[in-house]
Amino acid sequence: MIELEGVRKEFDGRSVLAGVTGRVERGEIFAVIGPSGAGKSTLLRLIDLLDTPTGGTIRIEGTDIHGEQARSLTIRRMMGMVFQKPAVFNTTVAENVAVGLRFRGAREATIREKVEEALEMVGLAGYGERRARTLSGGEMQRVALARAMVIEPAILLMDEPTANLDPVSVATIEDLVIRINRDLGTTIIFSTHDMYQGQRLAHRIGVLMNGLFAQVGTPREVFTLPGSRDVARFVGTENIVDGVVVTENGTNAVDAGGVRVRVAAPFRPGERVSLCIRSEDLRIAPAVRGGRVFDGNILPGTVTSIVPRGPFSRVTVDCGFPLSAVLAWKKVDDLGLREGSRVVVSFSAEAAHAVRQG
Ligand SMILES: Nc1ncnc2c1ncn2[C@@H]1O[C@H](COP(=O)(O)OP(=O)(O)OP(=O)(O)O)[C@@H](O)[C@H]1O
Repeated sequence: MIELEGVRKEFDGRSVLAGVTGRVERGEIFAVIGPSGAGKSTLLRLIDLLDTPTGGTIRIEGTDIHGEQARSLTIRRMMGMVFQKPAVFNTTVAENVAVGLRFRGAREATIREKVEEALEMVGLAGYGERRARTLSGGEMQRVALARAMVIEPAILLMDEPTANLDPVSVATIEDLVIRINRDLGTTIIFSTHDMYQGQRLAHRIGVLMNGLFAQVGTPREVFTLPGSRDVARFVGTENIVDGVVVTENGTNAVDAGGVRVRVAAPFRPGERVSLCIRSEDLRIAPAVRGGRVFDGNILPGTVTSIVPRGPFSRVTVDCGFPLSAVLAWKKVDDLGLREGSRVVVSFSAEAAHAVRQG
């Protein structure tokens, strides 16, 4: 468990974190969202011991991590960190991943085996001998993730891990985050500008504003019951940028294969679309007020994966048509969707732009 108590950080006398208090439970995925400059990176760097707080304490499993140096070193070994810019060394992929193990003095055979496992996990099996810097941004970020995970950290910290990536790479990293948490039980704290990413991945979200957590809660709480006007404004205004479309399955909704949801958006061939679907029949969250509903031609589309996550489920769709799409759920029972259910659809900023153009 990670406990933050009155954590403060000043730079040259200017307060960035003004007393952040909260806790992240073991095995939890916790998203830190907030406007640019709110101090998200600063907070993660303090937890990762890359910087020291001006005041307050951060405890991991009861130990003040900035307290005793010796203990901090042990604590440091519990953590892996992935940064916003995929930072890789100018060596092979395998050497990049091996760094933490070498630092720990692991044997060569162990290093080889673990590096291979880690590369397999991030979908880069066979990439070991490639020069890391020749990879794409998304691949480099997966190398960084493999490097963080190869030491089997109890806690994975990710600072805007998908900020510079294309939509397909974003989806890949998001799938990995969910799998790592589910399969390995790793506690994950990540920061993001993209509140829908918080909604898609996190068990709980902390909204960092004006140097404090303005609200900490489940995605459902933060999006449907914003704790203050500031939070409401924050979760309510960014949705247009993220291109949320709200629709409802209507008259032609149900067929033998499951519920069909009519969604109209100019998806591009091969584009990955993420749908955040409430498992229950809920009212539209305030977060989608700015969305637009389009009613257009209907073409079939195929859902390729469904990942239940808290009150939301993530459905990935490869869409081959530039027009409207019908998205059919094969495993509709998993989602508890039924006729008349509402869904919230979010997709890449590029597609959102196209939607806004009409
Ligand atoms: N080493 C530093 N020296 C001086 N000021 C800093 C330093 N690091 C961060 N800051 C300042 O602290 C504030 C918070 O920065 P931080 O990067 O933590 O915000 P953020 O929420 O992660 O922003 P973004 O979403 O834009 O990445 C900013 O005003 C930044 O300029």
